[in-house]
Formats: sequence, C-alpha cells, structure tokens
Amino acid sequence: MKLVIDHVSKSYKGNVWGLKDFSLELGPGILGLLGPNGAGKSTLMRILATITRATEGTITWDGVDIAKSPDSIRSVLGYLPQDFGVYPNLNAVEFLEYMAAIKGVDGKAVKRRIDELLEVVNLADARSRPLGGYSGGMKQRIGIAQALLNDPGLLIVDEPTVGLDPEERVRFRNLLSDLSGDRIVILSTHIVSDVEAIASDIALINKGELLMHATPEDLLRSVEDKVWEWVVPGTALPDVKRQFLVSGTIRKSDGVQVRVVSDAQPVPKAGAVSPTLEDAYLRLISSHRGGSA
Ligand SMILES: Nc1ncnc2c1ncn2[C@@H]1O[C@H](COP(=O)(O)OP(=O)(O)OP(=O)(O)O)[C@@H](O)[C@H]1O
Repeated sequence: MKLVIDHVSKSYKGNVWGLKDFSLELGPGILGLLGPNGAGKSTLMRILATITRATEGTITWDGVDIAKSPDSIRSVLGYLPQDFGVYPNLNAVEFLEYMAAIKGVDGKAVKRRIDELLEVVNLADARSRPLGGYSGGMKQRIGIAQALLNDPGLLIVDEPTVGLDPEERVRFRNLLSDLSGDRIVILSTHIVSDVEAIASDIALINKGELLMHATPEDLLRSVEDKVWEWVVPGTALPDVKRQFLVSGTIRKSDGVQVRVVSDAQPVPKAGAVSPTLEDAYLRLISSHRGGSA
C-alpha cells in the first residue's frame, strides 16, 4: 500500500497555483496535512480523489498512475469532502443505502455493513432519525460512515472539524484514530490540535508548497530550546508582537504572559519552556512568509 505524489503542480485560471512541485510518499498511517487557509490542501485532496487533474507531475497508487487509470484509486478510496452535504429528509440507513448504491457496493452485504458502520461511528441509536436534525458532529460522523462503505485503503478527510464543538472534535479525532489500522488516512486541517494526538506523520503545506514532512516528534525537536515565556505589561504587547513571533498570550494579574518562538533568548528574563506542535507550525509558516522566527 503506497501512495507516491511526484512533483505535482496544479494551476487554475488567472495564473493561480493551487500546488507547486509537491512531492510526498505515504504508507499506512495517519497523515496530518496541515496548512493555513488557501494553502492547497483541498486542491491536493481533489486531485487524489480524481475529481480534478494535476497540471504537472504524477501520482501513483501501488505503482499505477491515477491520471491514466483513475479506477485504480477510486476502488480503494473513501472521501469526506470539506463541503459534505447530507439529504435532510433521509435517515441514516436510507442515506447509507443510497451512497452504497452509488458506489456500487455489493447488495447482499450492504445491510450488515451499514449496521457495523453505524456502530463504529456511534450513530446506531440515531439510525432512523432524518439527517436534517443531526448536529454538526453527527453529520461528520455519517460522512465518515459513507466514506468507509467500501472499506477503503485510502481515506481522505478534508477539514472535518470545522464547525464542531470541542467535545465533537475530540470524539471525531478518536474515531479517526481507531479507524487508521492498515490504511492510509489523510486528514487535512488548519488546526494543529486536530492532528497533534493522532497523526503518525505531519506534512506542512503553504502556498501550494510542501514545507516539511516529518513525524510529530521531529517537528517538536525543530523548536526545542526555541520557545520562551515571560510577563510584560499589557501596554508593551504590541511591541513584543512586532519584534517577535508570538505563539500565545495569557492574561495574568501582573501583566500578560507572552509565549515567543525565537532561536535566541529574546530578553534576559525570558525562560525556556517545552515546545508544542503549534510552536513548530508557526515557526515554519512564518519563516516561509519571510517573517521573524
Ligand atoms: N477552482 C479554483 N479556481 C481558481 N483558484 C482556485 C480554485 N480552487 C482553489 N483555488 C486557489 O488555489 C489555492 C489553494 O486553494 P485550496 O482550496 O486548495 O486551499 P486549502 O488549503 O484547501 O484552503 P481552505 O482551507 O481555505 O479550503 C488558493 O489560492 C485558492 O484561491
């Protein structure tokens, strides 16, 4: 099971590049595809799902070129797009039966598969309720269930936690983690905490380019001894933000505690603290923009 993305670029009308010379090799595990809005995440997902084509470069699934043989990847693909819409009048079972028919999933096994999936995504009790009454998190979970109908080797999930409350977010994250097993899962997001706990690798993307592909541990190491905290008066905050890469602020009784990512100690009273993935993400994105780090 191997997905190879080799020097892929995608240009849109008006000389906008959705992806630029993007290369990545993946095996089983969860890839967190992390990047700000407009970075090119959805473009990559849509090319992988064979909804659109790359302008340059090739993508192979187990050695087969997906542009030449789109069925090779479609047969193993599960896809939850960013703007996944449900049919509000169908209940969960009717919706999944409909999606199974569209995907050509075999008739006899379908009912059992739907029962299994409703258990997996924890919607068995809501199976007969119209989807129009589902919460955002429930809709995303039924979206995952439809993506799993064909037991996909490649599961692509585009910005799945947008609009979910914190509890739904955690539940969704745990569900993806349980599902990883022997498949390639690609989870795109601009929220670091979505991938922090579950990704086996992280790919950072910005302006269509791959900035880094590494394990979460390696990313953390990239900011070791580079994260600092100290307390400043509230009035000094704008200055600190101009001078340094601020990754967080906390109001305190004696001022504002600032968290800064900097190679050298920013001021004598700043103390070094343990880094997080958010710090590493900010540093890479900011240096790609040409900002201070
Ligand atoms: N159909 C299109 N026509 C023209 N430009 C496009 C089209 N789709 C995407 N783009 C542009 O390509 C770039 C990458 O967009 P893309 O949607 O892939 O990013 P993203 O990382 O998924 O962002 P978001 O999280 O905001 O969806 C952006 O500059 C975007 O404006």
